[in-house]
Amino acid sequence: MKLLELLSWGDNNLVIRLGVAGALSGVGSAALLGIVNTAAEEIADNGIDEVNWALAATFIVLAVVYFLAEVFLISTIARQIENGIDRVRKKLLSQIAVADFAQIEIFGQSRLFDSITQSTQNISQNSHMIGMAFRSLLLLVAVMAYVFWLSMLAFFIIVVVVGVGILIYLRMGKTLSMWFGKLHQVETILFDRVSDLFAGIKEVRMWSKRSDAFKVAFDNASDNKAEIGKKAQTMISRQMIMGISAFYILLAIIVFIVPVYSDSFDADVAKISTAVLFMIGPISIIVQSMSVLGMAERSAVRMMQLSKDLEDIREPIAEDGMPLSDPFDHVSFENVVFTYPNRDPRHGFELGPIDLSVKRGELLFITGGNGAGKSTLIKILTGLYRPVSGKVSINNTQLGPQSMSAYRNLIATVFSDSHLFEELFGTTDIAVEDAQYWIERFELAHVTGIRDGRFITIALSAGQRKRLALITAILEDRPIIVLDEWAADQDPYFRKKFYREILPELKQRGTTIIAVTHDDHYFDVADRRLHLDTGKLSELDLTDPRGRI
Ligand SMILES: Nc1ncnc2c1ncn2[C@@H]1O[C@H](COP(=O)(O)OP(=O)(O)OP(=O)(O)O)[C@@H](O)[C@H]1O
Repeated sequence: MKLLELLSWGDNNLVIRLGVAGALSGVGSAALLGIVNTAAEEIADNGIDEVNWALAATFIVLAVVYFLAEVFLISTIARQIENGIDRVRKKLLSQIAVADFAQIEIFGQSRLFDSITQSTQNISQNSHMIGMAFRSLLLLVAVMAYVFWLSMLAFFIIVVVVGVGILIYLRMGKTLSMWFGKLHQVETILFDRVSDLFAGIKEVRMWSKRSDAFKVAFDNASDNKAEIGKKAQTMISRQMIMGISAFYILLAIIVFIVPVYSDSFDADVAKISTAVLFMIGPISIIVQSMSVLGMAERSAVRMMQLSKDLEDIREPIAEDGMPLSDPFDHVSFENVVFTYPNRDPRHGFELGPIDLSVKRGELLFITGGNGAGKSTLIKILTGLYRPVSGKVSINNTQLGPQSMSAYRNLIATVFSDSHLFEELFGTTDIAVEDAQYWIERFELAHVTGIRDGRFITIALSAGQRKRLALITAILEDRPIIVLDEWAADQDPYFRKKFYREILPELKQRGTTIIAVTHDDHYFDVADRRLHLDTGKLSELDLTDPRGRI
């Protein structure tokens, strides 16, 4: 069962612990049943004139053992499940963090979201049902052992009837599984629609035609989910009713039919009927929890598949690899080529071959038209994408799995779609005066600031947020800063300040800067200018007219 396998990740003793607690609880309740039956038999044989204190005391002791084992089992299972899910969630998150960037880009958000939120919820919300089902299963095994001891014939009749019931149940389960598969598909579509609505709320609000068409698409997705959900629920109810009915049929066979054909059965029919009645509770729990378990099992399968897929695209680099032996001096790219993994080769985009060397303290501009490959180049230069072929060296030492992480640590970035963290993760020990200096330099002191390792607010204009992103990169104090069209959101005044004052100031402090830009007025600020044309890189003179209006 994938669910148990998933929950045991990193805990080899889980199944053993559950087994011991379950066995105690199951044996305890079967022993209780045995005592009740023995007492009833004694009363039937001898009548009752005084309380059988020995049996009553054994009953009480067993009831206490059963109660304690039960409490222990249920709470252990709930705890194990929460711990298990916690481990799974953390494992998936760490796998996402070390997955190959170019591959994770094509993974699709809904699958990642589903596994980390919805699927874990499916398991944890129903953890008590999983625990109860497990306990009930063990209880059934114990009662069946008791029935076997009472009468082999009754045992085999129960096994046959339950076996037939299970077969029918499984057949129905297959259909149910198919419906659950469909349900998951329509849920994913609905999730995508909701994400679309949140991301595109402005566009939806601004045009009634789009709003109407979107509403139709959303309603369809919601209707589909409701329709398939209803079908799946009906199947679950049918399956449940069938499971319970099978037990009444079993009881009828034991009480009405078998005694007619078996003399030896007469003596024990009452005890066996009591045992069968005793089984109805756990059986109902198992039947009810089957659908929940089925859902949890399917969630477990999806999460394990995701984990496997993430493992397959794990970046072959050592996260805690070697630090670089010398301070950064220069980085060189030789014959470096990159292609996107999901790209149809007929419309393929190829970056390179790139031959380039960047020295410490240089200020480099990268220019080129839309789709020329600037952002792709930036991701190659920063080590986010791994080249398909070619060689990258730092200080004359070729980068490999052991040094890639140290290389990335040299580079602070502001991508064109950069994310601004409110908390300055990784730079909590910055000097207050330093932070204040840059906040003022970027003319943001009147709207925000830095307090206790976080920005006072990041609810600012797009241009102001970009300034905060650059402040974050500067405060990270790394030898290289890479910027992708940073000035695109800035007004002419601040754009000038950025090119004429801030970039030279950073350069003077010894920072190497690589910036993608379209601002041809300021090309003269750079030490060197690289130009991209459909993936081919060339170095141009600063006065070259290409890329200018
Ligand atoms: N994730 C991706 N998967 C497949 N192809 C991609 C992906 N991202 C970009 N491309 C393709 O790679 C080529 C270069 O894109 P890139 O984003 O690097 O261009 P750019 O020079 O930064 O363009 P722009 O100035 O418009 O931002 C384009 O043909 C683009 O369609």
